Amino acid sequence: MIIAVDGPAASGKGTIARALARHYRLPHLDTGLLYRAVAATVIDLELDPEQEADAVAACAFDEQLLGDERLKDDAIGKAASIVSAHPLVRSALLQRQRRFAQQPDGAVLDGRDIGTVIAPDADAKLFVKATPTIRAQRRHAELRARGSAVSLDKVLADIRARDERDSSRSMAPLRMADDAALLDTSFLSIDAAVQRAIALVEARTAGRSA
Ligand SMILES: Nc1ncnc2c1ncn2[C@@H]1O[C@H](COP(=O)(O)OP(=O)(O)OP(=O)(O)O)[C@@H](O)[C@H]1O
Ligand SMILES: Nc1ccn([C@@H]2O[C@H](COP(=O)(O)O)[C@@H](O)[C@H]2O)c(=O)n1
Repeated sequence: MIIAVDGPAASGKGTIARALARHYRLPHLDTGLLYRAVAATVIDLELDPEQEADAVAACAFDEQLLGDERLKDDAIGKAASIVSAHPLVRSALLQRQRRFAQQPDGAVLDGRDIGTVIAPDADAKLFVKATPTIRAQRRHAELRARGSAVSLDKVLADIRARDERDSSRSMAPLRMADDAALLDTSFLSIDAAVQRAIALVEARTAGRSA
């Protein structure tokens, strides 16, 4: 079974995707980490994330980076959103994500274009959303817990800018697939959101063989 989980920054899609992977005993890929690894490599090599050729060169990143806590930094998230808008960067990362999705038992992938581009035939697709203010509050709490002194206003402004960039790029913009189920987590606890996600997957896959 392939489960696609998409949505904007800090909507809770990663939390839900990890819980679904545990529940269905499937491998999980956070595809945002790939773009974050490209962004971190661009920064480390003192290249320019706005330049497509620079970003493409960074697609051959060191695999060990994927486990680096530094990838969670907001500055890396912002640079990831810049490099991910380059069509050649998306093409360079495409097959890796499709191969992950096509494992024998299936997989759970979360990102921005899983249901629309990476796995358009996924068995279940969720589009996770929450209001910008609630997403900013969640991300702010997370960053503060990691020692950052960033203000809530700055986090909210960054989230709005990232939404705009991710939704308006020419290739694979952030959008809900026509056949995705919408899950608004704004007023749901993590547990309630996960239970709702499982119910939506069950409803989508009822009657199908595994
Ligand atoms: N329903 C919820 N209620 C409260 N907090 C939540 C909820 N879902 C997720 N969170 C918290 O919000 C933060 C962002 O969640 P998460 O990392 O899952 O979002 P994301 O959409 O995957 O973000 P990103 O796009 O940046 O990877 C985390 O600190 C997480 O614990
Ligand atoms: N499938 C995806 C996943 C991510 N991106 C871009 O990467 C940025 C960081 O992603 P996070 O999920 O870790 O926040 C994000 O803002 C997107 O620009 C993408 O384009 N496609």
